[in-house]
Amino acid sequence: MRYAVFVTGPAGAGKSTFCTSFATHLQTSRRAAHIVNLDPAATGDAFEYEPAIDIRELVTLEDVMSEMGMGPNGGLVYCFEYLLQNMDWLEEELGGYDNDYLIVDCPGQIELYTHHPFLPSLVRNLQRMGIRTCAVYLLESQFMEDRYKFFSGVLSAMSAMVNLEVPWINIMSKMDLVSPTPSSSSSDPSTGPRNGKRARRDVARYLDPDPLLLANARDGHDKFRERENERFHELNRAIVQLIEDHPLVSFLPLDLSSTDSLEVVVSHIDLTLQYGEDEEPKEPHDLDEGDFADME
Ligand SMILES: Nc1nc2c(ncn2[C@@H]2O[C@H](COP(=O)(O)OP(=O)(O)OP(=O)(O)O)[C@@H](O)[C@H]2O)c(=O)[nH]1
Repeated sequence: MRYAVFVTGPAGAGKSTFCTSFATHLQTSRRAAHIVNLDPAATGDAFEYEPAIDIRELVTLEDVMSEMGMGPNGGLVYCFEYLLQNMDWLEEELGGYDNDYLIVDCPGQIELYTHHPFLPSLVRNLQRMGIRTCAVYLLESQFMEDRYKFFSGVLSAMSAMVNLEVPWINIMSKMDLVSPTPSSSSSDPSTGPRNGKRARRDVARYLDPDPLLLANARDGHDKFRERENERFHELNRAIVQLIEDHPLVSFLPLDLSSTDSLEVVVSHIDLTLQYGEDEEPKEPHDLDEGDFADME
C-alpha cells in the first residue's frame, strides 16, 4: 500500500517546513517517506529537502508566464491543467515507490483548494493508482490574533474540506509563537493578542472553534462595524449558526519545537490513513537485525 498526504493551506502557513519535519520524523522511525513538490512556482532555494517528485520537471510557472504570456494566477491554473493532461508522467514518477509515504507539498493559493477541480481530480487519479490519500490543512497561529481573520480561516478550511472529499485533518501551525502563560493585562480571552502573543489557555476556544468568539465581538473595532452595518452583524450570526450546526472544523496544535507535538500530529495522520492496517505480519525469517533495534 502506498500513502499520500496532501499538505494544504494558505501562503506562508508553514507547509514546506512541516513537510520537511514530517519526512525527517518518518525517516527517523525507519519509514520510507518522500516529498512531492506540487508547486510549479517554487523557487529553487525554497526547499530544505530534495523533492523525490517535482512538478517543475514537467512544467514551471515561470516558463508558462514567459511562453504563454499569462499572469501568475492564470499561469498556475494552466500548470495544473497541464499536469492533469499528463497523468502518465506522474504515474511513471510514482512507479518507483512501493509501500511508501508520499508527502505532497501544495501551493499556497487557496482558490486551488476551495473551488478549482484540480486537486479533487488529482486525488481521484492517485486513488485509481492504489494510493491511499488524506489531506491536512494548515492555518498558522497568527490567525488567532483576530477573530474575523480566524473565522475566515475556519470557513476556508471548511470550503476546502467540502471540495476535496478525502479524510481530512486541520492543523494550527506555528504554535511555538503562542505564549505558554496568560498575561494579566486582560481578562477577556475573546479580545486581541496580549503582548503580541495569545496565551495557550485561551487557545482551546480556537482549536475547537467556539462560535461565541465571533458572536461576542466587543472591542472598539467591532462596535464601529456593528454601528456601521447591521447586515454585517446578521452575517456574523449566520456564520455562528453554520459553525454550530456543522461542527466539522477543529484544529490539532502543531509546535515544531516539540517532538511530542509532531508525534501527535503524525499519529493522527497515520490513523486517518489507516496506515499499516493492510500489512501482513512478518514471518520470523523475513525480519532483519534492524527490526530489533527499537527493542534494545
Ligand atoms: N516560528 C515558526 N515559523 C515557522 C514555522 N513553520 C514555518 N515557519 C516560517 O514561516 C515562513 C513560511 O514557511 P513555509 O514553510 O515556507 O510556508 P509555506 O506554507 O510552504 O509557504 P508557501 O509555499 O509560500 O505557501 C518561513 O519563514 C518559515 O521559516 C513554525 O512552526 N514556527
